[in-house]
Amino acid sequence: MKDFDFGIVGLGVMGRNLLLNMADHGFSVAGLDLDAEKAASLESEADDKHTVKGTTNAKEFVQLIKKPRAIMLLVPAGKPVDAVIKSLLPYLEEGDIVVDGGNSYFEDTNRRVDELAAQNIHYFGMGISGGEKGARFGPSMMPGGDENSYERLRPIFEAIAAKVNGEPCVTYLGRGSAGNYVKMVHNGIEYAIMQLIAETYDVLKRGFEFEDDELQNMFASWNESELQSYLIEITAAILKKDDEITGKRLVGLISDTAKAKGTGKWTSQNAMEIQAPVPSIDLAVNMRDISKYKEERTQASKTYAWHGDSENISKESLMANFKDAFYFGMLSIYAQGMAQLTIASKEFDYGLNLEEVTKIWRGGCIIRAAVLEDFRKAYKANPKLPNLLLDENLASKLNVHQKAMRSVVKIGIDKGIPMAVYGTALTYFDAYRSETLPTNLIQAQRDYFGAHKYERIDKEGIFHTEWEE
Ligand SMILES: NC(=O)C1=CN([C@@H]2O[C@H](COP(=O)(O)OP(=O)(O)OC[C@H]3O[C@@H](n4cnc5c(N)ncnc54)[C@H](OP(=O)(O)O)[C@@H]3O)[C@@H](O)[C@H]2O)C=CC1
Ligand SMILES: O=C(CO)[C@H](O)[C@H](O)COP(=O)(O)O
Repeated sequence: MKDFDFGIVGLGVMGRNLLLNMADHGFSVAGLDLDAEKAASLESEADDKHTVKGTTNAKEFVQLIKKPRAIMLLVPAGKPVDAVIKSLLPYLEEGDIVVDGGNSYFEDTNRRVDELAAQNIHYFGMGISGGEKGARFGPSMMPGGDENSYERLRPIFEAIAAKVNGEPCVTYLGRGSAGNYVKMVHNGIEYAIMQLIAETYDVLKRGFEFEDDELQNMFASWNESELQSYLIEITAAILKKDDEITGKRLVGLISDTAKAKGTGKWTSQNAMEIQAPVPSIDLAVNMRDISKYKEERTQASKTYAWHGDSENISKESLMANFKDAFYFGMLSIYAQGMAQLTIASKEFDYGLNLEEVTKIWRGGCIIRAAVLEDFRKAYKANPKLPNLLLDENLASKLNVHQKAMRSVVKIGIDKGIPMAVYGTALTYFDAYRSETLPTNLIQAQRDYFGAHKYERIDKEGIFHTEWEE
């Protein structure tokens, strides 16, 4: 058969599952992969009712798709994306649409949009989240760029997206590389919340000898509360999984050296670039980096043994405090990420609507959580809200949980167990709610050693002082 509705390049975790998801919804889909086995196995994975075809030949692939063509790339970010574009380009025609569904760096997307536009081929970036299961049964998708191209493909994307209250978790987000940028920040938030969960696990296990079963029960009960979220849900599931060989809990047998593909680092790097402070995301990236120095950490653990202790506190009180503190930390992290999106939208002229962003993050994606509905309401009430911390409804909750947050951070300090994201989540909050900061002194120091000048609070103008007597 010819005239397939859609084509997907890269039949790995995301591509294969998204293709089968499209087929489930009645679309005929062709797949291209360099690996003949992946291309061949596709047809056996879909049942008889679905029209799918896999190939390793770029020309055959392009010719299978009806014109104007719609093709999505789901290959690793960076050079593979450019290689795939190069391999398809000789067969593509004016009006065809190429969608990059991977975690591409937003600046790469800007470049590719221009390169393909020169040949009248529409290119746009659309971040996709939900991992393997999300891709198969309903992801959250974050398209940006050429709105007319998105409109052409909207029926397919709305059909395959996760649904919340019947609404699809996909909508056009904004100009240029908005789709990849929003997905990048989604991942930055993902890094920080994962680290927040890991710190909770670490302090309670290492500092207070909680068993995995106790932690599993705690996270499972959190998932029935205002903390309900996908990352808490999978943490509870992870903590009860036994290793098939040893019978021990699998999580305890996994190396504590973290890997990363780059989106968290890019979020931090660009946040610095546009002066959007996201300290919890920065520290989440740093903690993965520190985890890599296992040998040095082992050596230092002997040099700096610390037996400090915190005051006696029952496990029940600890869990109650951590629950409130976690809520506080999670809100601070989202506030940082959303503020970065607000600043980036101005900087890059994306025209983002943050109510829409929070709406499509309520389902399908890795950072889906009950609190997203509160964020959506906050942006609906005030589309120009500069920071979630200024929303009155959220502020009343943060005020209730503030005390628990402070007590939990103190526990980490007393015990000598790193609580980087808890700490920065609180510091961000404290800095944001400080009418005065000691930056007057920093300005004076800069002027002292470098004649960098300063402004005054009591009169207009730029000043310099000869500081040395
Ligand atoms: N896994 C996840 O949970 C998520 C991933 N993403 C992003 O989606 C993209 C794809 O990720 P994922 O599916 O996990 O990656 P995988 O590595 O599982 O799959 C990528 C596929 O692309 C194929 N490929 C690479 N180069 C080419 C080429 N030139 N032509 C045709 N096929 C090619 C690979 O083939 P081969 O193996 O033979 O090299 C592989 O089958 C990435 O950008 C990733 O960051 C986004 C959200 C979630
Ligand atoms: O995009 C994703 C989830 O949203 C991918 O799973 C991504 O690979 C996660 O990032 P990292 O590999 O750096 O932990």
